[in-house]
Amino acid sequence: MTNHEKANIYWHQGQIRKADRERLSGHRGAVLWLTGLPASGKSTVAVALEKKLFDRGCRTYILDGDNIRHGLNRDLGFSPEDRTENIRRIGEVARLFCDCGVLTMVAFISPYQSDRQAAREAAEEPGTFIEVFVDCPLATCEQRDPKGMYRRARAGEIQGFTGISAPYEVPEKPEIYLDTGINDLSACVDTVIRYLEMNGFIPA
Ligand SMILES: Nc1ncnc2c1ncn2[C@@H]1O[C@H](COP(=O)(O)OS(=O)(=O)O)[C@@H](OP(=O)(O)O)[C@H]1O
Ligand SMILES: Nc1ncnc2c1ncn2[C@@H]1O[C@H](COP(=O)(O)OP(=O)(O)O)[C@@H](O)[C@H]1O
Repeated sequence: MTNHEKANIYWHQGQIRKADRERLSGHRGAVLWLTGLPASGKSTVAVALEKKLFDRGCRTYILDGDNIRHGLNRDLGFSPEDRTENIRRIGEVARLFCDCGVLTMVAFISPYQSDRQAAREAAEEPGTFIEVFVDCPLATCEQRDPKGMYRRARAGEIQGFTGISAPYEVPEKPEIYLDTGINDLSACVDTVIRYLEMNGFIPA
């Protein structure tokens, strides 16, 4: 007997499955998990990627840390425990979107390898969790600083800021590697599109 059965919680199976929804959409569902330092380019890549996929007729959605922390995760801060819970919840939400057959872009720092691994394991179907390491040297991120967060972190106004006073664990084997310090935005987006085409997520 599983723990859920012991707690009298059961699973209800619907008649429509992920594959049925994907047939309707004409492409597969996936979680594109963009991880990287603040200002590495996660949101910028996600937005440009979504536009390109949407213009090709794909069903898409972006789950962005900044936005989700205004609602679903408004109760969470930036302690290691809160970041873990942040990623756990969003891993579950991403799994649901993926099950809908949607190409789901997740743009969270997600600094801990174990949290990203848990999100990968939450994605039901093997291969549908695509880790995208949005890499960029810290010095370049700091120079970009679109929200002025690094400046405030250096001034001691923000404690435990990722890259300055909190860790970022680099992905060991991401499915996709983007170097936004060297490659421009359209090259980064094309790299992801090519991956999706070559792995049968979207028609070539
Ligand atoms: N202490 C601290 N550390 C890191 N980031 C901070 C912090 N405080 C606020 N912010 C702002 O919150 C954005 C990151 O939220 P995430 O949900 O992606 O973070 S995490 O995955 O839980 O680590 C992040 O946005 P991005 O720059 O888009 O990554 C910051 O603007
Ligand atoms: N190749 C690139 N990809 C993504 N962003 C880039 C790139 N080159 C420069 N940038 C700039 O870097 C900044 C990244 O900010 P943002 O997307 O908010 O990062 P994050 O979501 O990781 O915090 C933006 O000002 C963007 O215009």
